[in-house]
Amino acid sequence: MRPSMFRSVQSAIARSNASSSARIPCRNYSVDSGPERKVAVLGAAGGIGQPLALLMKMNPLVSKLALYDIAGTPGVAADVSHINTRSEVAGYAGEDQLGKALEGSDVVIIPAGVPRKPGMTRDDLFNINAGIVKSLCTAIAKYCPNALVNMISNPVNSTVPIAAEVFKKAGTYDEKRLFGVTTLDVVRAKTFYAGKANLNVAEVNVPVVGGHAGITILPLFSQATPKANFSDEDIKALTKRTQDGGTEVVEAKAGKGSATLSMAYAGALFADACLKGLNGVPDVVECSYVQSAVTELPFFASKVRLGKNGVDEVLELGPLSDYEKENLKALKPELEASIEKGIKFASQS
Ligand SMILES: NC(=O)C1=CN([C@@H]2O[C@H](COP(=O)(O)OP(=O)(O)OC[C@H]3O[C@@H](n4cnc5c(N)ncnc54)[C@H](O)[C@@H]3O)[C@@H](O)[C@H]2O)C=CC1
Ligand SMILES: O=C([O-])CC(=O)C(=O)O
Repeated sequence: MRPSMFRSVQSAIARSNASSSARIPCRNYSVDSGPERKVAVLGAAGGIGQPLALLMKMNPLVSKLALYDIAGTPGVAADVSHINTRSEVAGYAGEDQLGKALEGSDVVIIPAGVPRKPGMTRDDLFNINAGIVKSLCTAIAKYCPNALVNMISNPVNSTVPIAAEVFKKAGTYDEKRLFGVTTLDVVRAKTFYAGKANLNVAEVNVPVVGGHAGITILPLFSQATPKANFSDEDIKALTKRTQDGGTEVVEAKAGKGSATLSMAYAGALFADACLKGLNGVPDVVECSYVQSAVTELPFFASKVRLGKNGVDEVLELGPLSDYEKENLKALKPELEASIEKGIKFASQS
């Protein structure tokens, strides 16, 4: 957990302990927690959805937490709702409850859809997940068109363009409000870099740009801080491990899905950043896959400054090493094809 997020969770817990030891019923966590904010999680009964629901319940910036899935959410919601933190929790199951789950949401997080099994690429999930994302985004356009959408469902390189097309068709598209969640790539890059350099991981920063699949994931270790003295071979190995991080987990889980716990952590970090931006906290910068003009591709992950309306500024890539320049060139055709595939699906179906 980032120190600031950890501090807010700690202070929520401290307030809760103080109130219970004094035996005074106290629900007033909103004093320094900011305005009312509703967060909806779609796919909340799944491998990512459940721990993400837990982490969002721990976040004092959230006042209402809506947990939606096709089934299983009443149980998850009842469980999580007993935690004595600020947010009120409600579970919604089945399509006829989707509207209620979404209404009034400030942030919608989407980890709905099937995960990979060993031997599959993220693109192999397209046929099932594209339809799921399309129907969920159609509902978002209807029930909470102003929400910030955090897309986790894979293949992110295509599901974000699908969402954009659905919102365009509905007349609600605002490029500032649509995000592909690539935070797990940053989390991994930081962990692997700090481990190799023997640095305190809490102090490490590594931007990761491009997309969220294989070679489209481009960690910029030349911009990593603090600086470490790595050979070209070390940088290549760190880059490859970051690009293959998802596959490493898929293989270790041996048929039982992909990253769920680290993804829930990453998703909670990114949603927290979105909420802070909405609440006017200055200088909230995270990498995310957004509509972009930093390259010739219409969607691209890079550092993004988050503000009261979502994306405040998409930051330039900054200086790249020769190795990163080569990798950037190599990733573009694959990323472009994934974007086109998403757009074509959304416009034809
Ligand atoms: N962006 C990223 O970095 C990452 C993305 N993922 C992706 O996240 C997705 C979810 O992964 P897991 O949670 O492990 O899968 P899971 O199968 O454990 O959970 C998915 C949940 O989605 C629900 N669902 C299916 N159709 C739905 C619909 N129409 N509406 C609402 N909910 C629906 C299922 O009932 C299930 O509870 C996968 O596509 C996976 O590839 C996973 C890890 C990292
Ligand atoms: O690898 C997968 O299928 C899930 C994912 O996106 C990740 O862990 O980065």
